[in-house]
Amino acid sequence: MASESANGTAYRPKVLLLGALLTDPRSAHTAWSTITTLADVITPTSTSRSDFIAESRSGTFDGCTITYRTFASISITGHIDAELLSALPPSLKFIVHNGAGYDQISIPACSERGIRVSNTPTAVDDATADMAIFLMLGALRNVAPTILSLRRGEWRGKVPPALGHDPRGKVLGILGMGGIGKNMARKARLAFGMDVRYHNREKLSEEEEREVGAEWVDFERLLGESDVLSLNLPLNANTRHIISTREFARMKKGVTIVNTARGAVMDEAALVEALNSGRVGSVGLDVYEDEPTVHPGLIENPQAFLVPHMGTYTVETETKMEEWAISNVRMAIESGVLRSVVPEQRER
Ligand SMILES: O=C(O)C(=O)CO
Repeated sequence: MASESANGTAYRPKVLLLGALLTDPRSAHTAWSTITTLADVITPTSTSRSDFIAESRSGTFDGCTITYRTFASISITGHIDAELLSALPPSLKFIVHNGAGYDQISIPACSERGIRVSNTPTAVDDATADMAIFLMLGALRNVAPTILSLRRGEWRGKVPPALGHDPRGKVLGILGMGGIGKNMARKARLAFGMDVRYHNREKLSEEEEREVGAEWVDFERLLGESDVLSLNLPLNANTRHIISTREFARMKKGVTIVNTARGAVMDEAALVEALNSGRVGSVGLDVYEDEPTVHPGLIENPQAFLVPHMGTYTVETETKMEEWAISNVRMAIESGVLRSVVPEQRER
């Protein structure tokens, strides 16, 4: 980008910062400090969507060409949709999202306005797959009620939980075979001796299937054959509630379901019913339909092993994600392009 304006004065790009940078001393502060030497960083004062829209309309963000945003910044702006974009300055050309899943951003609305969007793929794979394995083991082993009973001084509880299950020899069905799905497949097969099947719109190449060690099956077979079903697909209009009452009815009775993707890929009310009826035996969840609210039927259910969206919540992974996102900001400033444009906006 130009460093001098038409009248000869020095030009500094403006970056709108939505959400907080990591505070851990090992995090990406050095990378961010290079941004602050190259650009002016504008931080909103608003704490709600309506205030943010008003703040933007007042001209505070005028001239910003890049927005860096975190997943948590949704609490300030709400979804980045056509309404929000219409309030942002026309100068905005890039939205840099720190995260793999970008369902909080309407890509068609951004494309319509000529705004390019990036995310942080691959950086999240290891940590999210580790969390999926952790949730799978916790759900299979019925540990959720015992964590609470032990702390109540009741050891394994007044009524001890049913015996758990070992993963070895069980069928793990992976719905969505991107970086996280492949990472989980390798770990489940190599470390836990599971028989891994997957369903994905695009089949892996034979070579990759061999390396990952997973067999492609159609959606119905995946539902019917899995002892554990792991959801590893992005949330979009095609995948919202892809798992609901009809799908639960096709699963093995007592199936374990793991979700580290997005809550809304599964119909949460239908899941509660399926858990209550015993159709679903146990569930390990990192994500929820209406975060940070969790369905009371899940909170109350002893077969639900629950954590609050912590899939990437490690120093190493959050740092990797932040550094990746900052490198997108840097490329946008220096070259006017993004390092990792979302697939919908890639040239084919
Ligand atoms: O990167 C993402 O999309 C996350 O959800 C982080 O947990």
